[in-house]
Amino acid sequence: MITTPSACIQAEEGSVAKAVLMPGDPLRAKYVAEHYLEDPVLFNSVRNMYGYTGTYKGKKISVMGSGMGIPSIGLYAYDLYSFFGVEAIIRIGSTGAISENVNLRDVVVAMSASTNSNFAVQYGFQGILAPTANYEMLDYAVKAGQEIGASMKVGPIYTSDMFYNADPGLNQKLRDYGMLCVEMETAGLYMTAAHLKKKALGLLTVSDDVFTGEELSVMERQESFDEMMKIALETAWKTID
Ligand SMILES: O=P(O)(O)O[C@H]1O[C@H](CO)[C@@H](O)[C@H]1O
Ligand SMILES: O=c1cc[nH]c(=O)[nH]1
Repeated sequence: MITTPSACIQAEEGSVAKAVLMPGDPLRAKYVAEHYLEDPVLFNSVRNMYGYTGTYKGKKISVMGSGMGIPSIGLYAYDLYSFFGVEAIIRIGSTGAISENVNLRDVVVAMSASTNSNFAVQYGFQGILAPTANYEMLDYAVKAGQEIGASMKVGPIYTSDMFYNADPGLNQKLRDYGMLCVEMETAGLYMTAAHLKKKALGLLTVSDDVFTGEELSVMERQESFDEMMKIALETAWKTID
């Protein structure tokens, strides 16, 4: 399946599964591999961007760090989709609450991801390309969340190039336009998937509230992260053969 050597992923042919879970943090990828997959095997360690493949309910699933921001996930997603036979990527990240209806610990399923990034300019698309989740995956995720009684919100999110944004009015503006939460990668993943005719979904655990500054403790993060993982694994399992 490898048709062009990737400078940033050095993996054996066939060592990456058709579905890949992607947290921003490569150490989180290691944690997921060791705690949620059976028989995980490391397939990439270039730049310490760990990637593992194991099994979940009998199917091969991979997990790999994406790094932070659209340039980083854009590169890794492009390589995985183009050179390693990957069909579907699920981002599993943390996010800051924007909407009044979104609470700490909620799992957000990102229906769309508006952005201040200029990433889409490369496609020469007139007007604004709407970065959107794969509907089949979104549907699987919602059903998986309902089955475990997860505290889950589904809707539009915002992907920002800046973690520290100098515009003090931005968060209110995002709230006014219905954004559930803010993070830094999903729009880049959705655009890359659209360009390459692949599938993608963003799942996010709400770790903080950008208005109040309230944030989860380490233990609380772990518990809500566990719900997101159950949803992600079921979704990946159903998405691939
Ligand atoms: O938890 P991850 O997946 O890294 O996601 C969020 O955390 C990072 C910022 O702290 C950004 O990458 C943001 O999108
Ligand atoms: O990008 C992010 C991620 C988590 N929390 C935030 O406020 N922003």
